[in-house]
Amino acid sequence: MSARTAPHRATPELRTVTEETREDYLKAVSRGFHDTFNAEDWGPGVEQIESERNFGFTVDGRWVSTTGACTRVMTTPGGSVPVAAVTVVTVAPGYRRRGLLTQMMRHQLTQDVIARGTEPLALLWASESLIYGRFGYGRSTSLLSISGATREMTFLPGVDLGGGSVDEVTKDEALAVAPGVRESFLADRPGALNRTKLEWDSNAHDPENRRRGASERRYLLHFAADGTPDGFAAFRTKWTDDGGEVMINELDAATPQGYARLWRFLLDLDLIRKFRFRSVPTDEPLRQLVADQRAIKTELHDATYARLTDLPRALAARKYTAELDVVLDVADAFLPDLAGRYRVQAGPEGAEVTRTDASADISLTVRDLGAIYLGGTPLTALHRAGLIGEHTPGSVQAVTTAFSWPRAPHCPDDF
Ligand SMILES: CC(=O)SCCNC(=O)CCNC(=O)[C@H](O)C(C)(C)COP(=O)(O)OP(=O)(O)OC[C@H]1O[C@@H](n2cnc3c(N)ncnc32)[C@H](O)[C@@H]1OP(=O)(O)O
Repeated sequence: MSARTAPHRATPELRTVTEETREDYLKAVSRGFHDTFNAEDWGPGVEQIESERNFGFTVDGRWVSTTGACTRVMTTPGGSVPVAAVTVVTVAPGYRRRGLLTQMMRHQLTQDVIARGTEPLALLWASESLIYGRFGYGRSTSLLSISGATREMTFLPGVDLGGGSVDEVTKDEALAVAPGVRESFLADRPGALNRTKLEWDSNAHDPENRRRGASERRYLLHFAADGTPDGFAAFRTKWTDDGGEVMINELDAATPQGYARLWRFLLDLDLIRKFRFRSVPTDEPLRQLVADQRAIKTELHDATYARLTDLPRALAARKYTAELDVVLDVADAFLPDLAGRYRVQAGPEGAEVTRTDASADISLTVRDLGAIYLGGTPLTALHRAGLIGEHTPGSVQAVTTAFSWPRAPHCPDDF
């Protein structure tokens, strides 16, 4: 191993990951999150590190920072869009707060995302909400963390559970069926990402030392009245001093009946007294199904953040609830080449967005556009907060209406 240059005397060099350097890179990633690298813990997740899209700074051949992107497709309101799913962002403690993250973000957005020309936006989960706004990321989805006592979760009278049933199945049975089931309703989930076999396998990877005292990951399928599987759930159980707890990782179904029946199955498990689901959409139907509205404890959290890098293509990749014709003056302090005035002509069929010299109806930042992109944040909220300028009365209301969507955006995917 080469000699160690003191951080204050070092000149970090930018490098792309190679097959040879990948394990050291993953060790740096694990350390960055105060963890210890263990190939068994990463499992198929190692393959998600696409060598050519992962890079970082090195000093004396050692990684002192890391970041990368996964090539994914995200559902938008009425469509879908290729996204760079940004991940494994770390800077070694000895090198923090000297601008390495800033340089990596600029390199990633310009030399990877924009240079590729296929992805008009980048997406990420932020470890801390203060980090990414300065790079133009806006909170595009929020999530609810819900919990409660299972025995207080009586449904409203008359809830339709359909004529099907739920059964616990093996992991292999679930993985054989769930991808197809999910595919059938993915188009109806703005904010959700496509999953290849690798993503399903990575999701299902369940090393014992990561379970924190809980059971292995268990699986349910919902079978419709004709016996066809059309819903699935994944969960764990855990014993606590107050009795058993069920922790739900994922639950979705093609029909309201399947959805309600999967929930009922989990809430009716014998010996279980509590439930917890750390990531449900803000319009989670369970909150409508229960008779006692106060039985569910709910916490709101920020979830994925979006950073538009090609405004015309990003905005053309979704549909709009109403006709719209506005000029947006978009500020972009981090990537100034993207700043300027854009005319957005949009409607139920999509959008055409062009650069223009016309006077602006609204001034906002690229971060604000990321926030409203999936319909999760109404522009009126940003306007009421004093964050944007309305130059033509009524234009904020018009954008809010056009960008709204019947389903709240949600990202059930880890990356
Ligand atoms: C998508 C993901 O992977 S999310 C995971 C992010 N990674 C982590 O949380 C792991 C632990 N943290 C780290 O590795 C590092 O602290 C990082 C990556 C968050 C920041 O790296 P740094 O190289 O220190 O950031 P950099 O020096 O470029 O900071 C740029 C600016 O952001 C600010 N900043 C950086 N990190 C944070 C933070 N965690 N909270 C608040 N502000 C921050 C800096 O103060 C600086 O502000 P300034 O421009 O006003 O001076």
